[in-house]
Formats: sequence, C-alpha cells, structure tokens
Amino acid sequence: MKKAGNVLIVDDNKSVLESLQLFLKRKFDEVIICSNPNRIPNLLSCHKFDVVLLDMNFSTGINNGNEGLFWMKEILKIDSTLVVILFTAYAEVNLAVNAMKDGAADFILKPWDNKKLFATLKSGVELHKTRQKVESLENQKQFLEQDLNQSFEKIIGDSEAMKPVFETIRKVANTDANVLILGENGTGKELVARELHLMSARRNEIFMGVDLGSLSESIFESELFGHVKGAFTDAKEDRKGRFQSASGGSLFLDEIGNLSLAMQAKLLAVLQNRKVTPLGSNREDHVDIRLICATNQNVQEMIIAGNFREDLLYRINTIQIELPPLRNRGNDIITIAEHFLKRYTDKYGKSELKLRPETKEKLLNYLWPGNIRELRHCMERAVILNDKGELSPEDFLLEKQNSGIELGDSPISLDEAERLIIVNSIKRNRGNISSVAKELNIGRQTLYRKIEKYNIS
Ligand SMILES: Nc1ncnc2c1ncn2[C@@H]1O[C@H](COP(=O)(O)OP(=O)(O)OP(=O)(O)O)[C@@H](O)[C@H]1O
Repeated sequence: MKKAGNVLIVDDNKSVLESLQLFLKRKFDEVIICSNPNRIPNLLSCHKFDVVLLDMNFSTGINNGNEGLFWMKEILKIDSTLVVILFTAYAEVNLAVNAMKDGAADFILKPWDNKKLFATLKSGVELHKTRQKVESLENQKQFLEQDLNQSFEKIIGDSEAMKPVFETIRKVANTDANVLILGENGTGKELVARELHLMSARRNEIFMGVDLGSLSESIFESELFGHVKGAFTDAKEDRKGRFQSASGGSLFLDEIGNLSLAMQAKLLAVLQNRKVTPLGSNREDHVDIRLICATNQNVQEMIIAGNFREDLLYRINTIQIELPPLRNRGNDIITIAEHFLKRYTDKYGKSELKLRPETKEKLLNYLWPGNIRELRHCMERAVILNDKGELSPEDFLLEKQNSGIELGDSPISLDEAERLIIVNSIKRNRGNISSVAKELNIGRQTLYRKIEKYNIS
C-alpha cells in the first residue's frame, strides 16, 4: 500500500505515543510523536503535517479537556488548513463533539481501534489536501477578482505603425513562445500582453501581472517564488509565489529593465529550470507558465552598459514586439481620442460633446510623451471641465512641446544649430538614443560621435 501524508501525535502518555508510532509509521510518510504540547508551534514550523492527533488533557489531575481545546485553536491559528483530530476518553465525548464546532475535524475514542484510527487519519490527510487546494484556488480567485474589477480596452488603431504589432500578436499568441514587449510608457504594453493571453490556449486560465519596478530587493524572492512559514521574521504562514499561482496561465513581468543584476540572476535560474524554490524551503515547485515581459528601457543599451544580462534577454525575447509611440501612429490619435471621448461623455452624462476640427489638429500635432495614458487623462479632464457642447483647443492644456532651447532669430553657426536640434530631440525622446537616431535619420554611431563632438551630456 502506498504511504501518504504526515501525522503529528501529541499525547502525554509515552507508551501510547510509542505504540501509535509503531503502528502508523508503516502507513504514513512521516509520523512524529510529542509528549509536550508546548513544542507544537516549533514542530509545525519545521515539518509539514497533514493531520494532528491531539490528546485533550496534559496536566495531571486536570481532566476538563480545556488544554486540548487551547492547543487545537493555537494549531489552527498557525495553519487553518491543518486537520486536528481529538484523542479523547469516553467521558469527554461531549466536549469533543462541541470542539468540532470550533474547528476539530473528528475525534477518536480511547481505547482506540487500530482500523478505525487509521481510516480516520487517512480521511484527515485527504481533507487537508482538499483544504490546501481550496486555499490555492482562493488565492488565484483574489488575483482574478482584482483583474475583473478593472476594465480592459481592446487595442484600438489601424495605423501603418501598428500593423506589424497586430500581425505578430496574431502569429505568436497561440504558441507558448516567450514574448518581450518594448515601448515607451503608456503605449499599451500591458494591453498587448493581455491580448496575447486572451488569444492563447491558456485564455481560460489566470493572467498574472507583476510590476517588477515596484518590488524591492528584499521582497522580490518571496513575492515571486513564495516562502514557507518562518523563512523570515514576518513569514507567519506559508505563502505561494506569483510563479506558482500563475501556473497553467500567463505570467506578465512588467518593467523587467528595472531589475538589479542580483534579481536578474535569480529570475534567470528559475526560467532556465522552470522550477521555483520557495524561500526557506528545500522543495522545488514545477511551474507551467507562458512568460510575457515588458520594459520601456532600451535593453540593448543596458547590456552594453553592463546593466542587463544578455543570457536573460535571450531567455525572454524569443519574440519581440515593439510598440510605436502614439505620436507615430497618425490618425490613431483621433480614433483613440474619440473612443475615450465616448467613454467619458457616457460616464459624465455629456453625450453632446464633440471634438472641433482645430482641436483634432492640436491633438495630432502634439508629441504625447505620456502616450495613450496621457491622451486618456486629457480627454477625461476636458470632458469633466467642459459644458459648451464642443471641445475646443483651449480645453486641452497640453505640456509645452519642444521645451528645449529655441533656435530663435539671432544668427548662429551651423554647428550650434545642429547641437540644438540634437539636444531638443534627446529631450523629446527622453534620452532614448535609438529613437533620436531614427527621428534625425542618422545612424546611432554618427549620433554618438556628434554627442561627443558637441559635448552633450
Ligand atoms: N491602442 C489602445 N487603444 C485603447 N487604449 C489603449 C491603447 N493602448 C493603451 N491603451 C490604454 O492606455 C493606458 C496605458 O496602457 P498600458 O498600461 O497597457 O501601457 P504600458 O505601456 O503598459 O504602460 P507602462 O509602461 O507605464 O506600464 C491603459 O488605460 C490602456 O488601456
């Protein structure tokens, strides 16, 4: 017969303990005995039990069962999924029955019948496994509910710049290939990640998003890989990591460029083995995830600067999707603006509001450094503040553009003009050298030479 489950037996009678251990150790994986209930918390932190068989009286002369009830509550406080079975004399049956209201799963009468004892403990092990499964589903449900509370957009747009994006999504969604999504803030990287999930065979499983940028070094491992109780001071109970909770579904690691080199090494090890070891544990959990990562940083430049591991990049970028900034999406700016206009006029009961042609012109000419997120906020603000029926250019207080140095009317040399153009482009592109080179239509090496020549910092 296959042994299954771990049992802790707590009773002050050593001969009872020894005979139970002798009988049960052939039937369960681990049978630990303990005559002093004060050791229970320590034992629970060092071992993983399914069932605790707990005597009701420990101090000589006191037979009111209160000690057993006290320890039962302590055990359930430490781990509410543990199955406690009370071990009781016939005279205490009523007490034991009442204890079932407080969380005992069952009771066994002394003197016991070995067959009945084994059957009860075995059902206890099954019950524990079921409780753990329920807990894990609860865990996933919480993430799913958080997700459902947010409404997700369809990716709007049909500009030339977006065509390769839609094409790649269509080709790779239904594979398990790792995808790296690149693009400035607010360009819709998370939206693309969700679309990949929704179009994949995993669509009915969980989509788990993790903002790596908000994880400090100290909680990185426990958040992603989980921990066991006692692994560190605040680890009051076992906790699953995001990797384990996402198993079966898609895991979206946002802001991957923000990871320190130490965190990158830990992540790489997990991605190589597809196995996760919770903090403080020796156990390895196999994880079956589809990995989608995103960053607004230039990973190639980070590699050159020694800030991103090349081997990690190769693990995560089987397929790369580059989202164009909103300013390069032409008329998508208007389509998306009208989409948000509809949303917010419905929300604020102002269905008559329309965009004037000059307003559209202003929106089309603006550079949108915050991309679609900025456009959404601008539309909401304009709808809230406007009561006139039409949205005019003045309703949009857009950040001053090209806030860099103006060329002006005073005579300057060609070199000085070139310097200003480069400085302005760097500002506009928030220091992204590839985008600057693209905008100025020169190679990156040429751009680096000019930056050096003009001593631009
Ligand atoms: N093409 C689009 N159509 C409609 N809404 C969009 C589109 N792209 C992005 N959005 C909306 O813009 C907002 C920002 O998108 P998202 O969070 O996906 O961007 P991101 O690139 O992941 O941003 P960050 O880099 O800051 O994490 C969201 O509200 C999203 O729904």
